Amino acid sequence: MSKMVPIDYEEALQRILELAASSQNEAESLPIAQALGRITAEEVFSQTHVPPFHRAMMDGYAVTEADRQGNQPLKVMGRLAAGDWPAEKLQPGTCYKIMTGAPIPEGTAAVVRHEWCEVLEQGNMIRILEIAARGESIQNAGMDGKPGELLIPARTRLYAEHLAILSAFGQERVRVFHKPRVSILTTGSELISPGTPLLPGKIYGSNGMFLENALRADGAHIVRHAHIPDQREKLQEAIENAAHSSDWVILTGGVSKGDFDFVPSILENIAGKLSISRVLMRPGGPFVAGKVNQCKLIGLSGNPSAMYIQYHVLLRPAILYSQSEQIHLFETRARLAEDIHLKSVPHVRFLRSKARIIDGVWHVWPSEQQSPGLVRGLADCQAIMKSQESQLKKESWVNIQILPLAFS
Ligand SMILES: Nc1nc2c(c(=O)[nH]1)N[C@H]1C(S)=C(S)[C@@H](COP(=O)(O)OP(=O)(O)OC[C@H]3O[C@@H](n4cnc5c(N)ncnc54)[C@H](O)[C@@H]3O)O[C@H]1N2
Ligand code: MOO
Repeated sequence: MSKMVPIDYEEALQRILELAASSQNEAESLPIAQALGRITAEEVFSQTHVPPFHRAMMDGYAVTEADRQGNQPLKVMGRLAAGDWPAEKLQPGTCYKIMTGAPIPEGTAAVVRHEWCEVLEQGNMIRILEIAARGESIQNAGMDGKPGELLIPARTRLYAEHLAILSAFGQERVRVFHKPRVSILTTGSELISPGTPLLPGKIYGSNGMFLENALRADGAHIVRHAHIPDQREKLQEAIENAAHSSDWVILTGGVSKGDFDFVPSILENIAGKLSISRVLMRPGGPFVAGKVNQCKLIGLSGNPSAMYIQYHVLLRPAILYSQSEQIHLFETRARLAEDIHLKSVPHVRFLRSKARIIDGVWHVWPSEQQSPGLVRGLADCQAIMKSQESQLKKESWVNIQILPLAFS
């Protein structure tokens, strides 16, 4: 294989985003109930008035302009519930009993809430006890939106809130970008799954479980998740097959210098040329990326925490970018909560950290245990701290990336 030329982290990020850009833009129309987490491919405009009619915002009585000050007892002409439609115009000297959400009759100047009225003659008459302002407890048609108004910009990830808005505006379907199709291939003859007895020399794997769930939470469709033994031919065949039906093939393990680390040479073989063959960062330096046709081929480290850092600082931004979502990394400034003394390295470090806001300022505690082979500390990792320095004093300002919780 060609000589691996390590590149800076910033350069690697740029290159992987360039690879990701090639799969943007294919879109489909989906029923809104199936669109959670998808990204809008176009602006969504209102087709209608919401609410569609002027409506009561309190349970009470609809009264005319002449009567809202409460001069005389009013005759109750009838009762309007949400879902009814008032047939008659409201006349001075009369009122309608009205429920929250019901359309107000024509001629209504205010809805006087129940508590502000005295009920007379078994409910056939009322007296207003408090003067109601003009428009009191009335919501006008179109207050939430009118035809032609922008509801949701293009390139917005749809959360429950957006789907509620689309539903309220009567939109049955929405045009969204395709999910990136991702295959995950774990490698390593030492790996077994929970539920299998732990044999000598074997370990239970964790990277596949992390990647599948984190990628799903970040909008990917997992088309394949398989474990491939450390055999060059089998691995090459599995990668080529996966590349036919995927936008991304993501491997973990086998990317460094060992006798069974076949991933870089196979990816170079398939891609012709690698875009990234190693990154000057710690942890996570062993990282390879290339492309065959439109499929991105990514080799992540096998060490669980190195892979985790690579996911958050390189792969995740690219997966999001391929869905037209751009994230700005390491823009949060935080105060270091304690001194750090690390072995000096000539390149950037990413430290798994705890982080929280104290008096409006982010504070960050890099975990004591930064070994890339460990996994348990990930439960306590709220942020990644980026630093070129190996020695830093408490209270120094540093840049951090707050992490999403991969729940979905
Ligand atoms: N001579 C050199 N050796 C190493 C270098 C180097 O530059 N020169 N780099 C080191 C660094 S840094 C890292 S990171 C690792 C990367 O290793 P690989 O990506 O080749 O991964 P493996 O050797 O296959 O495994 C490393 C470690 O991780 C465990 N592993 C693998 N897959 C999983 C999984 N799915 N779940 C949990 N744990 C996994 C594996 O058992 C190993 O313990 O290389 C260093 N070596
Ligand atoms: O860069 Mo490796 O990721 O330290 O174990």
